[in-house]
Amino acid sequence: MPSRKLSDSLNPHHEFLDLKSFKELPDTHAWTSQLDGGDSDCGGGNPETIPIIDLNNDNATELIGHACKTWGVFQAINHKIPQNLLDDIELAGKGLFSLPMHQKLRAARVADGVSGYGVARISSFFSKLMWSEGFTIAGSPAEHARQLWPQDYHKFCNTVDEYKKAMNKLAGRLMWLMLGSLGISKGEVKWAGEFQGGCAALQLNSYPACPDPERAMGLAAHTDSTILTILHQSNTSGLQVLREGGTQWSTVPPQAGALVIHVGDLMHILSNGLYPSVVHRAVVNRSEERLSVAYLYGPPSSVKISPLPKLVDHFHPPLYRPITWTEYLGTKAKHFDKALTSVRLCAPRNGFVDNNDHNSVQVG
Ligand SMILES: C=C1C[C@]23C[C@H]1CC[C@H]2[C@@]12CCC[C@@](C)(C(=O)O1)[C@H]2[C@@H]3C(=O)O
Ligand SMILES: O=C(O)CCC(=O)C(=O)O
Ligand SMILES: [Fe+2]
Repeated sequence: MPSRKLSDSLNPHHEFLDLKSFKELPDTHAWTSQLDGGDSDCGGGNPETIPIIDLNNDNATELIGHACKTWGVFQAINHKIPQNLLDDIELAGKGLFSLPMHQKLRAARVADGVSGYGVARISSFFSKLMWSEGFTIAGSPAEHARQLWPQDYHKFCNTVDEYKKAMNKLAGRLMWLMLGSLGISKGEVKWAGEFQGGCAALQLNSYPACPDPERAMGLAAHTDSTILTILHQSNTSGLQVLREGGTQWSTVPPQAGALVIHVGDLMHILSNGLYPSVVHRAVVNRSEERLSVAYLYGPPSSVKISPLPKLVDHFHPPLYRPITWTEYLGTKAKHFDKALTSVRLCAPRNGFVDNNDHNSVQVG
């Protein structure tokens, strides 16, 4: 089939995507604990749990501030996203990933592209492949959807558009809540006006059941290059986070209707290092396929992100230079877990609390 040949030559890993066809873990997907970095599991003792925050709570701002500072992640409830929209996007993802491989490859992401079907973008930084497949939507999903479902692509597009619209509103609200918890109001942010609607990418992830889950990796440890990420996970656990400064992975248990909110690298920069961007990964299991949908929220391309002036003074010099989202995504694509360090202005000193030094103990 010509389309298969074309996409294979553009992405040499596509031949490994048909994970359901493997009865045993192939060597190409067998990770060792050294590769992965950190303790492999939190075991049964998950001593502290990721905060669950009711957005209707009168103290939501303070609770969010505390969660962002100590974890860089929390679960949000009462977020006003209708359950049927969460169900619809999950079904849309399931439908997509259950298509035959040759059909999915028609919508394959090209080498330097952002949108489309394929292996995790960060795969190139690892010698082993991940036990997952992904579909990224930046901008309109129409072209790829038409390649996947030539007859009937409208339904998928409508669901994606509706989901993105609802998520955009929630993401804006969460961003101002996070900044509010740092004592920053809209009036104090010079780019506030440009943020009528932020920019975003939608990432659908599928983690098929795996014959040898202990040696496989669904999605390797990383931070998101966003202001914040809103993650919907299906009712199967797999998401794990590293607590700020910690070495043990904590599982984020799926909770019906709750959305997982990650602090991203750009929020870390805005907060001048006060909020860590959370290191997270996805593990897989033997019996169930898992699906997740990440709404990756960032600023419009013209906005330069830098530590907020109110958080900078003689004793707290700016830790990062100004950078646009586009520029940062390029830096991340090149330097991966060293991206934040590469835009850093001051080297951390002894005794200096840096809420992102944990990045350096990660993946590498
Ligand atoms: C807007 C974004 C953010 C991207 C790149 C681009 C589109 C796809 C996003 C992800 C999604 C999966 C994890 C990640 C690490 C990846 O490999 O692709 C993310 C990455 C980032 O946060 O850097
Ligand atoms: O599948 C998950 O739970 C994590 C997905 C993720 O981290 C991402 O898409 O950036
Ligand atoms: Fe992520």
